[in-house]
Amino acid sequence: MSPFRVLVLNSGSSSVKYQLLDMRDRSRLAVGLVERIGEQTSRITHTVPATGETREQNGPIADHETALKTVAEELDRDGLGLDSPDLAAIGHRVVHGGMFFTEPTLIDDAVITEIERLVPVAPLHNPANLTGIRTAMALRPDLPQVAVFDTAFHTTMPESAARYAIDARIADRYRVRRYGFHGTSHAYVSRATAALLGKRPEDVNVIVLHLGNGASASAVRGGRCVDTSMGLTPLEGLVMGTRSGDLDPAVIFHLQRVGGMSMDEVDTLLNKTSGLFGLCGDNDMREILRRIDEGDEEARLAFDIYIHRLRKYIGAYYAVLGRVDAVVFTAGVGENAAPVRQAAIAGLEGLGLAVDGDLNAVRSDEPRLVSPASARVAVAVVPTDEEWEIATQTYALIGGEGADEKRKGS
Ligand SMILES: Nc1ncnc2c1ncn2[C@@H]1O[C@H](COP(=O)(O)OP(=O)(O)O)[C@@H](O)[C@H]1O
Ligand SMILES: CC(=O)OP(=O)(O)O
Ligand SMILES: [Mg+2]
Repeated sequence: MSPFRVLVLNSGSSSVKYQLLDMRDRSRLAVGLVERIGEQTSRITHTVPATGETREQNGPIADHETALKTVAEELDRDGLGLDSPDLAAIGHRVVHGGMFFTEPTLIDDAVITEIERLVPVAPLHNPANLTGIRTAMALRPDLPQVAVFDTAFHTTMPESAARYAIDARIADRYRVRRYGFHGTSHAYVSRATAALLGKRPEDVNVIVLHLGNGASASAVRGGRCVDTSMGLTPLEGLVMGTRSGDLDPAVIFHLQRVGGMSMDEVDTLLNKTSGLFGLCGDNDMREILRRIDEGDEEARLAFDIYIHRLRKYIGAYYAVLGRVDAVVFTAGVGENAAPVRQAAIAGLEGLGLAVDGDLNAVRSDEPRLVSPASARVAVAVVPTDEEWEIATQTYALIGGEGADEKRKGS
């Protein structure tokens, strides 16, 4: 039998999420997370869904290379090691693919060089993605390794949405334009939302709100992205865990000229110590909601700023799309934080949008509607599955058996 497993690596700046899938039935053989890489308190959590067994290991994991070796050891313990002849390919999430990569791509030296060239526009993400790729290639040099880009789904944006209103020659020379990110999630979730509505992706217009640590909104018309909130880098748009999202670019000049800050200091400020964290000292929405319950004013204001920005994007993308069939919430905050969904939609009955309190309070891993049956526009919660989507695209690229069947949500 030809090899039928795909390992997916989603390497972040301080974490690696991974899944091993059996592509014959798209079942998960192993799912895991390595957290706090580079700290003393690193942790790997490894789950085998078939048996429900979860193993946790605590202790320092110095870097991404060590993290991936630990992942390989964990897989080995279940007889699912990287040396298995059943492994068909390794799929990697790569955040920035620029204008160059519009499709999943087989990784070779030229692809690595191009991903490296894009590091300045994804400084938190592309270096980690590259380490994941290099380590996996060293462990299995014979195996196809595939890059699936966050930016790919957004390459359908019209120029009117993708361009900034700056001198066009300067923009072209330095490739300054809006690329957008989380595209694998926006693609998967918009398709799954169409399925939830019992329609074809071509027939629905959807606003997707991907609210995780990084957060972005997108407007998807008939299965194609027409606008998204992140830009040249994953800094633009919504308020995020540690990123500011939109601001007047003159804030940067002001902090340098008047505040005496260096370029690097401003970069760190806006990417790492702003957003919810900068506003109230916490970037975990669970903690913020808990503090609000205790009457904490600082947490309340951070929440209100987060929601205000989100509502502006819902309104903007409503106007971009003209007709909207669904507004859908996804990722850690979107899937789990009912108060965020409630506050984002409150008072929008005029747009045909409403949330049913009881439905919104339900906790579930399944795609579901949270709007009342009478609502003109559906409001939905659809858990994202970037790893599943990356595995599917990876397997299709290498021509895996039965790869074209079963595209979830289509
Ligand atoms: N039960 C919950 N209630 C509110 N927020 C939650 C809950 N569970 C997770 N989150 C939020 O989800 C965020 C992580 O989302 P996730 O999509 O995993 O992010 P990323 O992929 O960017 O690391 C956390 O920062 C946390 O605030
Ligand atoms: C692009 C981006 O922001 O990704 P993440 O949410 O994983 O940080
Ligand atoms: Mg994420």
